[in-house]
Amino acid sequence: MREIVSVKNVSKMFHGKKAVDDVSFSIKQGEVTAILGPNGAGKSTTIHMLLGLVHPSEGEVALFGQRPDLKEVREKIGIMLQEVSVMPGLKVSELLDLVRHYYPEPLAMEDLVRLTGLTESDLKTMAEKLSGGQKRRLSFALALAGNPDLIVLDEPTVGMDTIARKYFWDTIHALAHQGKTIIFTTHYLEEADDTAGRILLFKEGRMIEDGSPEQIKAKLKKKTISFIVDPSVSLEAFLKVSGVKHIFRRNGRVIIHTDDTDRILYLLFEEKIGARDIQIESGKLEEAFEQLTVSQKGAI
Ligand SMILES: Nc1ncnc2c1ncn2[C@@H]1O[C@H](COP(=O)(O)OP(=O)(O)OP(=O)(O)O)[C@@H](O)[C@H]1O
Repeated sequence: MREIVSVKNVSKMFHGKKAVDDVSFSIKQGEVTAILGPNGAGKSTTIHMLLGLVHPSEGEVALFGQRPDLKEVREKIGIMLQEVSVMPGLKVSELLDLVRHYYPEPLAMEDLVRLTGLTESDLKTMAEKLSGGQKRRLSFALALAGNPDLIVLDEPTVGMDTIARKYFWDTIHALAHQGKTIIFTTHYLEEADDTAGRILLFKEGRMIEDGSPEQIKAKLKKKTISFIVDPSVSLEAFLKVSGVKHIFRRNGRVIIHTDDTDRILYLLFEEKIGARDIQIESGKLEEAFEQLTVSQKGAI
């Protein structure tokens, strides 16, 4: 398959601080890729560089083998960014028509309406009067107006209600099925798990994982053991157990992520530390995400 996105050794400095640090990846036609990571990890900056909206301090970005800011490249991209700003004084239908006319081969208006779930009454509304969730829907329609080959979505479902969100992801699945290349960021891990074929996981400006949700989850398959113990008890011995990087305390419980819960149980009884209410759970995706992206700070 054709390479659509190429990011090579890209870094971005803001005021002497690295927001994105030596990131490289390549995305082929038809891939659906989620960029995940905690706040400030560098996801939006990477997306902005990918789109030619921010210039990298180092490294190179190419879309369709060309510079992202070229007109012929821009015509093939649909973008939905976090901030939705609409031109005042136009109805939704007028705005969509205007934007459609920028493109050589726009989507038909009825297709746009069907794909995005805009209603007849939305189309007649002045764009600036739409609610937050309706504006996101309009923003999605504007992204699709030019019938793009590459669709880039930065936290697209923020502000959408459950029904709008389902409609949105059904459309993304349909577009992916047509062979469109899709890149999105989200803080809802289940959206990435359900939709993406590939996850790029960012932490502190670096890309720390690149794989399918299954591959990423396989890395996350540590179990969690938690218990209540007197806060004065030393837990040093547990840090030596396989896979234990940190020991957390939350709501009076000690929480340990490990690939060897048997060993922790053994130590709990051998060390006679008086642990109560011991619980063992398989790693949840949320907790697992925390394991991969947590910084050294925050551990005991
Ligand atoms: N225009 C800017 N000027 C200065 N610093 C910036 C700018 N844009 C981003 N940053 C900084 O770069 C780092 C990465 O920010 P970025 O918005 O890329 O993170 P993110 O992963 O998208 O976060 P979020 O999940 O909160 O949207 C942060 O420390 C942020 O403060």
